[in-house]
Amino acid sequence: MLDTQQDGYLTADGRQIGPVVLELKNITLRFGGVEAIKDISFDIRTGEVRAIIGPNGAGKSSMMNVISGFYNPQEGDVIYKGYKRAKMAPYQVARTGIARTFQNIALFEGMSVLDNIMTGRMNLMKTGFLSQALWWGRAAREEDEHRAAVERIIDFLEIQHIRKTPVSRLPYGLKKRVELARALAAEPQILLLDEPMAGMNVEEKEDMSRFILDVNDEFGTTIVLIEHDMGVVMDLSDRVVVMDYGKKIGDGTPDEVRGNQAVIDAYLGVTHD
Ligand SMILES: Nc1ncnc2c1ncn2[C@@H]1O[C@H](COP(=O)(O)OP(=O)(O)OP(=O)(O)O)[C@@H](O)[C@H]1O
Repeated sequence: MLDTQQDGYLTADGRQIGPVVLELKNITLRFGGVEAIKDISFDIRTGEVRAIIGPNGAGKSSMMNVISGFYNPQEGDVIYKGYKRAKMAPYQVARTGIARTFQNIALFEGMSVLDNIMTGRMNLMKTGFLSQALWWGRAAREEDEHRAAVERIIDFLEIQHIRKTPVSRLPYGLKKRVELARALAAEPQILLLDEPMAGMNVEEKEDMSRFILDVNDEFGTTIVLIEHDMGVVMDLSDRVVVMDYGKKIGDGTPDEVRGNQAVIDAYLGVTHD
């Protein structure tokens, strides 16, 4: 078991995992009479790949939405970088360094790949419309910097050949990669990926897995992902939280979770009291 008090540790493959960056404390989220999340606590460490898994309707997306600020839980606290996070809108959360992708692709279909990725930098843009009009030089310089950053991401994710292509013309797997690129353009410290491989074939899944690990490695980005493909989850993740019917039923390394009887039961469909 991990000692959550220690500052960090080295993984078996030599990656440095840092201290806790985000902590969810006794989170309860209700939709009317439905308790989607029931008193769940867990933490996310700097630099790790943290998965949230569980059967359909377990509450995974709801939890992701709590982290991204889309939902405010009725009970519990989100502690980010040591401070309790106040209620805030998702765009404010994004400004604190948390970016996300969606379960269903949410790109601007009519716009080019390049322009879609550029929208990911909105939160980082300093010069607004007025200063662009009044102080063109500075705005132009800033625009150049944003374009250069976007080009680096395009190279990194190997999508140079489609940079001018409208998103609507891309196959599904590439759209998912463009979504990843747009989220990365925000230069997040924590990247939330909601089913990044859903609907992909084996080859596309392998590519996406490689890119996720490369992002984690190259930029030190902390990754939180929801994924149904167990092979992928166990390969990619440092630690896994398991949810079932809104409760946390497991939390640990892939090996620990694999051997957890409650987790095995949930996946085999054993009924609970
Ligand atoms: N906006 C909402 N309004 C009402 N109920 C909701 C809402 N969002 C989620 N729920 C309910 O909360 C529970 C958890 O849903 P959630 O989508 O978080 O699960 P999930 O684990 O992500 O499922 P899946 O794997 O199918 O995406 C479900 O019972 C769902 O019907």
